[in-house]
Amino acid sequence: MQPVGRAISGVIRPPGSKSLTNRALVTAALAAGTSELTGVLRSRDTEVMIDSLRRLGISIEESTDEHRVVVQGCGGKIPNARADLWLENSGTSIRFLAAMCALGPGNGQPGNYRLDGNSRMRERPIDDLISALGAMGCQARCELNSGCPPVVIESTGLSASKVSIRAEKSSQFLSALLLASPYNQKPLQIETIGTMVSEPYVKMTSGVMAAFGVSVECPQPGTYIVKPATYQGIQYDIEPDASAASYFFAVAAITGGEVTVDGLNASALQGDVMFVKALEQMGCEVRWGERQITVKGQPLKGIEIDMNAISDTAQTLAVVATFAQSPTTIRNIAHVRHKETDRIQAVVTEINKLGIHAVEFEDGMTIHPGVPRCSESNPALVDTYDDHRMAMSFALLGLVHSGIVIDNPGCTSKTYPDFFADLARLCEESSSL
Ligand SMILES: O=C(O)C1=C[C@@H](OP(=O)(O)O)[C@@H](O)[C@H](O)C1
Ligand SMILES: C=C(OP(=O)(O)O)C(=O)O
Repeated sequence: MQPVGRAISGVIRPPGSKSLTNRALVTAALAAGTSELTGVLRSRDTEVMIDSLRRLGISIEESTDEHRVVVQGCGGKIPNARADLWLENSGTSIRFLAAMCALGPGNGQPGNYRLDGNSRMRERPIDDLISALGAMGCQARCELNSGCPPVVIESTGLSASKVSIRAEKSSQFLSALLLASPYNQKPLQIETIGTMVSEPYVKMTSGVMAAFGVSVECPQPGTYIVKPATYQGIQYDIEPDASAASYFFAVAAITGGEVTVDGLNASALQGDVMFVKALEQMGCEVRWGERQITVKGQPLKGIEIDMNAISDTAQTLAVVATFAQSPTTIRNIAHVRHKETDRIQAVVTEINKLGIHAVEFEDGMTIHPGVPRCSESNPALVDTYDDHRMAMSFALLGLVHSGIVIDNPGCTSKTYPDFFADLARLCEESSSL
């Protein structure tokens, strides 16, 4: 990375949301009729989803605009009775597809599906979802009895009136059940046990379901009711990715510039748009427009913040916190230890390696302000742990400080293959303003 040495200002539109793309692909695949999805994210996490849906027999046509796909829905009956699916390290894909596979082929014959991923995926929990699917009438198991993938699902369909699910390690378990639930043969009441994490993603799930014509009732917190229904194929446009937007808002915050992210606003389905509130608390100026959000950097002060709801942006905030005038404490994010890597440990290790001080505790971290001990002649290699968000957030340090080298920058391909090109373009365009 080469430091830019000035305030960065400009406008950027990140690619489509990973979370919305993978939800829309599943609902479109389960719908009756054809759906046209636009603004689709093309990245490893969405490629493994598209490839797996095709293996299940769903037709997905691509067009000259790679961000537009046309999906022929199966009406809730999975065309192929057997499939072996590879989900790499995509949490949304493996969890949403496990629930989808539990619907089976819908012809009275059992479907048989195996879902697996890379070595890190084999360490990421899925047992709370597998137990719930088992309780709904299918044979679902973790093949290695590890509580993690690979998973095997044998099912003739789901028929339950009530099920409980734990979403303490990941909200994706509940989202997965909700996405499949219209094709459960009875009205289904889902109860969450324990404290749910990443709550805005569940609202996002019901938002996408509503767009495809199915409503989720929530009579009280932790209870969800879905009646038998069929998603209807539609034209659906996907918002730009709000988690990806956090890196560009952070550029404004740490360089004292002004960055506008196009395509997002306060009514976005993605909870991560609220990252800008954290920057506001640190002293930045935030302007919410009808179709864009702008952050203007100002001198930063450290804050105490609960990031449970927006934990994909915790690494971004941790890096921004190194530029503040006082320490920042991020709390209530123990669940990020189950993501692409143990993100609390990874962030604290890398910040300390750079000679800045960070302290890890069970459900969070404290970041002290500081300047990395590296220079052009004495560079520091930042390990990224095959975590796209480590690469994208630590790249911010390299915009300001000399000698920051990001190891394996290609790992951003999980959700944002063009991240470094887009960041460079924002910086270049800023210099010509
Ligand atoms: O449902 C989703 O689209 C997601 C939910 C979150 O996971 P957890 O619920 O595991 O925190 C988030 O970290 C992930 O990137 C996407
Ligand atoms: C945690 C993430 O992804 P997933 O759980 O979908 O693999 C992420 O994108 O930060």
